[in-house]
Amino acid sequence: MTQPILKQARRIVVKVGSSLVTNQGNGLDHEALGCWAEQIFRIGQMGKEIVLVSSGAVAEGMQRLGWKSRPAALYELQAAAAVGQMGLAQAYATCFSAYGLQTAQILLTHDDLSNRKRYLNARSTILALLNLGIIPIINENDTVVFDEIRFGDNDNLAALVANLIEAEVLVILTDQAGLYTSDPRKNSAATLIPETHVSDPAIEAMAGGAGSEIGRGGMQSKVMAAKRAARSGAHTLIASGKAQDVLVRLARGEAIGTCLLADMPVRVARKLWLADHLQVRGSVVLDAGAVRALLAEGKSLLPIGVAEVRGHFERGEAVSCLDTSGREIARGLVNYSARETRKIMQLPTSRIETVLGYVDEYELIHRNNLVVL
Ligand SMILES: Nc1ncnc2c1ncn2[C@@H]1O[C@H](COP(=O)(O)OP(=O)(O)O)[C@@H](O)[C@H]1O
Ligand SMILES: N[C@@H](CCC(=O)OP(=O)(O)O)C(=O)O
Repeated sequence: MTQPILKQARRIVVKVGSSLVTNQGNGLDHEALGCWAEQIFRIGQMGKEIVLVSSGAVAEGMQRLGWKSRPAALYELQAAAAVGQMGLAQAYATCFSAYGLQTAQILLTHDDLSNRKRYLNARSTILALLNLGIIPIINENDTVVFDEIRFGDNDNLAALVANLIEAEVLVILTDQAGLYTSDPRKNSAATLIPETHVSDPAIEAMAGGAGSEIGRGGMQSKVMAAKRAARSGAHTLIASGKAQDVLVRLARGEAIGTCLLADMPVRVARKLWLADHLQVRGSVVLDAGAVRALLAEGKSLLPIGVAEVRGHFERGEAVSCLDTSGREIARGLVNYSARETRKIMQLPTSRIETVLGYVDEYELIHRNNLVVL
């Protein structure tokens, strides 16, 4: 019996692949986009927060430019993506507005998520949009990336977005019913895997490359994306985007497609990820109240609890939190630079704007970005 992971999840990332958003490569399949908008609206009504990662810019751009075959030159592909992204954003805005939902366009590169400052900015923007009830629609920023800084495929991008916002589930919709024991286009005896763990060594061998002209990564990139998503504790569901009401049925707990389970829950995985990735740049000494708030109450660190700032750090970098005896009690990603922190320390959050002229965040270190040692 497979687990109803989407039913239990509150925050999810849904990825729809090239093979689904385009009409056999001829522009966008507006009817399909409308179906996802309707389903996302319905699962939103069930209390879930949804971020959509959608491909389709190149296909729509080619249609708008009247190009019959995919160009080989990178600059032409980028030009097509730039033209097509307009249509993709427009099409989603129209489809979602039928349900009273607003959409926002977010274009990301790999660099944006490996740079701590931009990572925090991307995270804050997406979380702010979710709080406002807006559907963020994400694609790769094809204009500024090539070769080594490309995500390469949107499966990978969607997994990084799941890490970024601590989604509990990544849903990858594609043109197959899920992960099969081998590529079903090539082997008619292949059977569907209903559920396994991402750490199952057999799954990589089962997954092959893209089976169509339009898709790029194939099942291989979906399995890799599931492994990446699992690093922050997100489970992955791979299912057919063509199955009737697929998202709604998954959200009701129906077992459809393939479920690739992460080995640890979001909260634990996030802490491990943070502990692994933190290279400490400076430190803040906390007063007794802040030490208690972090250790005993699991709260975020507010500027008011900081007694002293040591060293130099920028927004998004890692700092040590010390108690008054100099013992390190926690580490986390800081929302303000050392210079800014010196100005706002010992002040209530209501004073941040008056002192700095802006508010990046009310917490100095949010508890989700903090590891207590
Ligand atoms: N083990 C497998 N199970 C299912 N599909 C597979 C497998 N191995 C390779 N594939 C191929 O992966 C394709 C889906 O990937 P892709 O074309 O990149 O889709 P998308 O555009 O949705 O990302 C399928 O059409 C299928 O031919
Ligand atoms: N960013 C590009 C392509 C991304 C892409 O093809 O990814 P995938 O859907 O994983 O095959 C686009 O919007 O056309």
